[in-house]
Amino acid sequence: MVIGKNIEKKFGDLKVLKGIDLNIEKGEIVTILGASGAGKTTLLQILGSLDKPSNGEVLINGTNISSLKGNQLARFRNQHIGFVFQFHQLLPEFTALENCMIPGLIAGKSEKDAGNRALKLLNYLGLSDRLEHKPAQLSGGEKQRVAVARALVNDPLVVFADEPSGNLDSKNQDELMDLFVDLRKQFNQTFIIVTHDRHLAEKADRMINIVDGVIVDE
Ligand SMILES: Nc1ncnc2c1ncn2[C@@H]1O[C@H](COP(=O)(O)OP(=O)(O)OP(=O)(O)O)[C@@H](O)[C@H]1O
Repeated sequence: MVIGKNIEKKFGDLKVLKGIDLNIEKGEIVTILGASGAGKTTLLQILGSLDKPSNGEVLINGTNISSLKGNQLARFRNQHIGFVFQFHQLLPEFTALENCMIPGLIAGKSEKDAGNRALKLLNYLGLSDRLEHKPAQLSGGEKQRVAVARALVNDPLVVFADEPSGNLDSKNQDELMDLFVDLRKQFNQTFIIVTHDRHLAEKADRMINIVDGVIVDE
């Protein structure tokens, strides 16, 4: 589902990624571990089309995303990739349901279809009594679950998550990781997750350990 070939990334003279090769299957949950500054976020952003590699390429379900540009890239990202960040990034003036619908509307779904899909996901994630709440009225764990529902609304090929539980207490951290495992089981959803936390990382099918821009073990 996600293939990285010899990915390198330089920022000026600083070589952050030094030739990363990986192959992630459909339905796999893969965690990327490593010390601060090892290059985890840089790798995730390149795999998720938010940044370009200096060398190498990324294929998602056979599409070489490194060669897509402008509107083509934006369309591919909107339709096929889901993102969950450390801070939920929900829009404060919209309700949970509206936040969740937005990527569906951008993808060209009707309000009815985007709403139905968002409702189904929010119900599945245990948020049926929070649909009309704005982000400020939700707990940290609830906000992250809305962000997960939003990431899934267009039925993406893969969801990328960068420290998704980094801002949560340990109970909510565990619950969020269990939710990813459950979504994989129910929908065969592929997840690639950056985390510092080995305990959470161990719930994945595979851990990729990055040291100084290279994969040292899997
Ligand atoms: N846009 C940029 N310009 C210059 N240097 C950058 C840029 N983005 C990242 N870096 C550098 O690249 C290195 C890797 O950063 P990255 O954010 O990928 O690490 P990380 O493993 O995710 O760290 P953390 O766990 O602290 O988030 C760091 O030294 C960082 O300062």
